[in-house]
Amino acid sequence: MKDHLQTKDWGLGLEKEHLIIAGPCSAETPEQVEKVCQDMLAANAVPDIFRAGIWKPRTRPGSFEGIGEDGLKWMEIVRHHLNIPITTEVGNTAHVEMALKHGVDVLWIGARTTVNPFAVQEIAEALRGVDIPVMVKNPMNPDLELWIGALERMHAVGIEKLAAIHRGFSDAYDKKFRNKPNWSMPIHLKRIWKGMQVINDPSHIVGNRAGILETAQRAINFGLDGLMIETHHDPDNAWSDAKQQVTPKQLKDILDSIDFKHPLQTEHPSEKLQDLRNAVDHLDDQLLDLLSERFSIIDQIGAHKREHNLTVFQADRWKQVMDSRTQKGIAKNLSEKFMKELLYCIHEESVKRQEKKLREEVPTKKTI
Ligand SMILES: C=C(O[C@@H]1C=C(C(=O)O)C=C[C@H]1O)C(=O)O
Repeated sequence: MKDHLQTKDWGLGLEKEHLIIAGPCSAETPEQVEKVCQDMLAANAVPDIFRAGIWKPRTRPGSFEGIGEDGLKWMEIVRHHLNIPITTEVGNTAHVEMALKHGVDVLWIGARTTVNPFAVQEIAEALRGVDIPVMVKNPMNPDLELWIGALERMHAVGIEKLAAIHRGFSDAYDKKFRNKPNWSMPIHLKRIWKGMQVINDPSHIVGNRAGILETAQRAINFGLDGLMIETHHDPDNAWSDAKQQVTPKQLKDILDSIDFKHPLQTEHPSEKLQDLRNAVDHLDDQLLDLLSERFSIIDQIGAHKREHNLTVFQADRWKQVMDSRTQKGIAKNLSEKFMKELLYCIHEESVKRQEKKLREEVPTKKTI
C-alpha cells in the first residue's frame, strides 16, 4: 500500500503510542467549550487532540445540526487553555474552506461521507496541495473497500498524513451496539494497508457511556492505535449524543482503567513464544494435509456423481455433516459461529470442485 505519514510525523507533537482524542460531540457555546477545557485540566484528562463537531450530519432534520462557523472561532479558547491540536469533521468543500481558514489542525471525514465516493472526491479536491492530516472514519456499512477507497482518494491528492477511525457499522438487527464493531474490519485494514493507524471510537460504537470502557479495552487488546472519546462537562444536558458522552473526570477514570497493550517487537520474540509459534506451524501443516485429503475424496465422490447422473448438492447429507460437526466442534470448545462459518466455507469449495468434475469429463456416449 502507499506510503503515508503516521501521527508521530504529523508535526503536531503526537509521539505517544496510543493517541487519545477527546472533546464534546458538538461545540455548543463558548462557555461550554471553555468549561470542557477547564474540567479536562482539573481532572488531569487533557487529550492529545481536542475534538468538537461543528457541522453535525443528523439522521433526521430538526435535531441540533451543529453551530457552524462560529464554533470554529471558539477553538481559540481550546488553544488558549490546552494548547493541543484541534480536529473537526468536514462533510463538504465549504466546511473544508472554513476549517482551513480557522486553522483547524486535523480534519476528519465522517461515516456518512465515507460511503459516498463523490463527496469524498470533492473534499479531496478541495484539499489538493494542502498540508493537513486527515482521519477517515469507516463507512456506515461494513465495506472495507469503501473505507480504503476514501483513504486512497485523500492520498491521491497529496494528503500523506493519514489515519483511520473505527466508529462501528450500522446494523438493523443488532441492537446491542449503536454501531456494531465488526472488529475484523479495522484489523483487515491494518493488515492490508501496512502502518495505517486506526483510532477506535467507542462512544459511537456503544452509544451509551456505561459500555465505553469495555469496548475501548477490546480495541486496545486487538491492537488499535488510540481512542476517540466524546467528552462534555455536563453530558446529560449536551445538545447532541447526550447518552454517550462522559465527563472529563470519567474520561480520566476510563483511561486509568485501560490496560494498554503494546505491539510485539517481531524481531525478538521470546523463546516461549517462538516454541508456541513452532507448534502452530506444525499443526497448520497437518490441517492443510487433512484438508487436501478431504478434497481429494470429495473429488472422487464428484466422479461417482458424474457417472451416476447425481446432483452435486445433497441437502440431507449436508445437513447431517453440518449438524454433527457443529456439535462435535462445540464439544471441543470451538464456537458455534466459527464451526458454521468453517463448514460453509468447506462445503462451498466441495460443491464447486464437484461441479467442475461434472463439467470437465463428460462421459463419451456413442451418439452415432
Ligand atoms: C461430498 C458430497 O457432496 C456435497 C458436499 C458435502 C461435504 O463437503 O461434506 C456434503 C454434501 C454435498 O452437498 C456428498 O454428497 O457426500
